Amino acid sequence: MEGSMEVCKEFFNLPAEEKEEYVSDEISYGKAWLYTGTVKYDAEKNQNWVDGLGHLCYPVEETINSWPNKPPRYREVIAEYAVGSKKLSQMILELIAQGLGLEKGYFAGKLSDGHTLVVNHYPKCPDPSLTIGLKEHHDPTVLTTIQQNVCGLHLFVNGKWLAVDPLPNAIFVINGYQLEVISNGRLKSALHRVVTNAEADRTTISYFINPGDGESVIEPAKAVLSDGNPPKFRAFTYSEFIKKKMEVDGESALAAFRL
Ligand SMILES: O=C(O)CCC(=O)C(=O)O
Ligand SMILES: [Fe+2]
Repeated sequence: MEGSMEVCKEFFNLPAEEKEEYVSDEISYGKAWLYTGTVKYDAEKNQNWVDGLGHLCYPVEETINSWPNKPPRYREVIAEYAVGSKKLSQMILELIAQGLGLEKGYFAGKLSDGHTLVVNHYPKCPDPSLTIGLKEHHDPTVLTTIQQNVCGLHLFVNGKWLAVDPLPNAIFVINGYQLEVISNGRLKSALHRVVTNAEADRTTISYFINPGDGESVIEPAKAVLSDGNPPKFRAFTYSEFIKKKMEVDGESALAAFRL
């Protein structure tokens, strides 16, 4: 874990000219994308105090050539991190399937074979009262894992923002919108945000688990439904969800599929 954090920090410490080739306002399959504020900078009213680097991660052998090759150890170290993150999320999803009473392997395969890694780099901010690192949001994922070692992440719990302070060698796990739908609302997706900090730069590594194929159907799992627990969401394809999410912000994306 430490090695992966190091190479991510090293990437953001490269001179601007060396990072420039990755700058893009499109999420792309052929090459890592680097952005500031948000991927679509011009389309946003308010910008986040963050620089982000994203790339696909699965399968590693097929995506690795799209990753940055600077610093020189980036690919080797992140390949190991991606393999570990995949294993961890598969294990967590298997336990979630068990807990929900779903068949073994419910999430394996199409529901979880799209993996994106995003490195969020929040430079220290002269006046944190004026900016937010990442505005409040739910992840449009099935599951997200986050590695962090500097404070900044907040979670909205019982009407209040709570700081999620880093623990050594811990990975923070967030339920995404798709898990909320599949569990028919039982596993709520977590509302979270990142605040800025005047003392230190903060770098985090998010690993997003999604359906790889936009045509994958997301719906409340049959096994969680009953006469007393009818479906709260209609079935939709993952690409339909992402399209809606781009049109409307936050909670209203999920609301569009609520029954
Ligand atoms: O940087 C963090 O702590 C959280 C990042 C996050 O929420 C995201 O990438 O969706
Ligand atoms: Fe997030």
